[in-house]
Amino acid sequence: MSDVDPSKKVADRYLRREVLGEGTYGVVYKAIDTKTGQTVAIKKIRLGKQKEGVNFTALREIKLLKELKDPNIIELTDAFPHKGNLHLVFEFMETDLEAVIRDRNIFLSPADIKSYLQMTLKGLAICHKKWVLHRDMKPNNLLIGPNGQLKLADFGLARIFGSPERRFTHQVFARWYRAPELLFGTKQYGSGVDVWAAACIFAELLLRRPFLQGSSDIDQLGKIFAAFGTPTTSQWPDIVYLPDYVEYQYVPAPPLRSLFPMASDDALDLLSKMFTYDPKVRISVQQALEHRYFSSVPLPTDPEKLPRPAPKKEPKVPDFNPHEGPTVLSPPRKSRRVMPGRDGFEGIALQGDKDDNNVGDNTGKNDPASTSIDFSIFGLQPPNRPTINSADRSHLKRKLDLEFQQPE
Ligand SMILES: Nc1ncnc2c1ncn2[C@@H]1O[C@H](COP(=O)(O)OP(=O)(O)OP(=O)(O)O)[C@@H](O)[C@H]1O
Repeated sequence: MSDVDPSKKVADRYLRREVLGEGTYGVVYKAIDTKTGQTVAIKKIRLGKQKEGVNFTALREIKLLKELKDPNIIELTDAFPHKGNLHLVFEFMETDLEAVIRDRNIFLSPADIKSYLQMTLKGLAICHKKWVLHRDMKPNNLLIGPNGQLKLADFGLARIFGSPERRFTHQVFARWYRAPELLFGTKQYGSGVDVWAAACIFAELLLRRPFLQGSSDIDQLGKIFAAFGTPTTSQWPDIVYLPDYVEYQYVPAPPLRSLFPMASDDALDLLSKMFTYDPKVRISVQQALEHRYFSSVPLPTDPEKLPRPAPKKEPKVPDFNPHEGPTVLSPPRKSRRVMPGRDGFEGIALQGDKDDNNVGDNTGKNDPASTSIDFSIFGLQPPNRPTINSADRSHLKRKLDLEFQQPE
């Protein structure tokens, strides 16, 4: 047993460094895990004014993500509440696929493209096996580590925190990866939405630019129809039952080869199966991985040999020594971000709390989340004030056991 006071475990654990960026769910910081000396990325998710903090469904999902360990899925190493925010701690990744695709100094060979797509599909396959959908696949959610391994990030967050609303200009690009059934307003969708998005990423790797760049949902459908022809009821019988379905003027499909002149026949065959209109007929991720595209020459490049952007220059900060006290750095400039009011997560998120260099003091003070979460039963970092009584706990545990057995 460790002689460290468990209530201080989180308190002194993460030392915040610079802001890495901001996404749909909040700001992401680089930080040092003082326990291991490792660099980590911490996603700070504002819980809004919800008195009860994170709901149990969210916790169950977070536990599920924590258990999803795979070389092609970003590892969630820790989760804890702090000052009304939920902090998710991930392994730190150097770059992402969007940076690779946009970097004009990088030449991507057919074998490199195959390797990046294979890693994407391998990560997706594991998640689909565990009944988790991504729902927000795009190149900047595919992170790349120092050994060239591509890992899926932001998995399951849509289900935990609600589907991202694309109110902010930096998020509208996600539309380009949306499957037609989503654009037609379906509420009942499955793993096919991730296959469609993966196909868009495959196309983007081939073209080195986003393939279907719609400026609105209608325009997105227009771009899809222009590429693959207007779907007919013989191709997609259920299309007429979709909530936002309206009949479009028929346009025929141009030959796929004319859109991807440089792609191999195998690549085009896989692409057309991933871009199948009817989600019931669309190839699954597992079937895609078994497609001859991956076993024919050229074989996928070894991840370590994949071209990647030159590493960004690190800001000058003293090296961290786990045996010395943490060096306190200035917090980043305070910035504000309006969070969409949905699924109970609302309000204005303040980023860069003034006294927040050490992330997670674990005192539970001013921390609405810590009043309601028993993290310990989920195998996460415990807050120091669990308030679930034992009757609630066993009821909840029974409920979770049941839910785990029933894929949604
Ligand atoms: N594990 C990580 N390692 C290194 N950088 C990360 C990590 N996770 C996220 N980032 C960076 O933090 C920034 C914000 O990421 P986040 O995933 O929150 O949003 P996003 O992917 O940019 O947008 P969206 O939320 O709309 O998908 C991005 O620049 C991203 O590259």
